[in-house]
Amino acid sequence: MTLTLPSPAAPLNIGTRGSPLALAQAHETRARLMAAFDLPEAAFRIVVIKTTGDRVLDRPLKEIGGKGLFTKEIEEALLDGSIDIAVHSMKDMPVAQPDGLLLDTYLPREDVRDAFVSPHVARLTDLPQGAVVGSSSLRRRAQLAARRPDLQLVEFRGNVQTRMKKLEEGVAVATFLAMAGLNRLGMANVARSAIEPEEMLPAVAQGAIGIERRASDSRAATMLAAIHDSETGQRLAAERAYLAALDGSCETPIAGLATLIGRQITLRGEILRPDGSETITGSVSGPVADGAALGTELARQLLAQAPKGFFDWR
Ligand SMILES: NCc1[nH]cc(CCC(=O)O)c1CC(=O)O
Repeated sequence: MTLTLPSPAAPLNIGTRGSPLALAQAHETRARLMAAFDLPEAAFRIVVIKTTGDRVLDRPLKEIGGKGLFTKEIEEALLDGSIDIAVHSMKDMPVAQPDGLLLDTYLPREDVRDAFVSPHVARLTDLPQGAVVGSSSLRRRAQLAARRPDLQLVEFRGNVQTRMKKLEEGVAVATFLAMAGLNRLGMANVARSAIEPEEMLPAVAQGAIGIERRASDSRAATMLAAIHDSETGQRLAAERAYLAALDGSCETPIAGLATLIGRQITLRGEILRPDGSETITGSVSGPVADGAALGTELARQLLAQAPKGFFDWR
């Protein structure tokens, strides 16, 4: 079915970061909008915006600090009208948006699992004693330290190509990436194996693309409503309420994943000390409509189990 737009108008400006993954996500969004409204490519303009997170490549993300490292400049462009919608990896998004902006449109979620990447070793469980592994993700580092205290962790940043080169140079024997990113880049072959959530619970919102808009823009609202995936929306409502109640971001060791079976939602969560010395896990289930409340409830349960000082690293 083809939908009709409220009025013919200027091209819709789609804001995105310039990384290969961000561009692939912007192109996917454009393709879905073109199909939903039977529009030509010329009805859209992809506008690349450089963020602080893209600019500073020589330091671990947590050191640069602050929420919205990859979003601030893009949200400013939305607010000043230089773009109309912005495409984001939801994993990188703060739980609240600035006044005047809405982030309530989600594309169908990709694979939520982490990928195990190594030229030498097939699976996480096959890593030899004391192996050096690279990751800049606080969550992955904490989870690895908890499960495999023998491993040596080194910082690893940069795009997929940079990381593969580091592995070839022997800086580390393995690293980790999101399966979703590899799939979207057509690089699924880079993954030696997928790590099941039971082995390593993914980041909140991993694999989900979200699209942000001005609350006052009715054309954007109409267009985005046509490509929204409600199941992804329900899962993210639970996961992001959990994250919000933990007062966390992707820069803290927090994992969480919601799954749907019929009208029932199950949310699993894990919080860790950054050195992996302590792990607290839990899960809650209930009707899909209660997703956000379940997220808050799971956060409350985990926080109640956290010994004094658990969050002192913040
Ligand atoms: N923090 C970086 C980031 N943000 C989203 C993805 C991958 C795509 C996704 O999870 O949707 C990645 C890279 C990675 O973890 O491999």
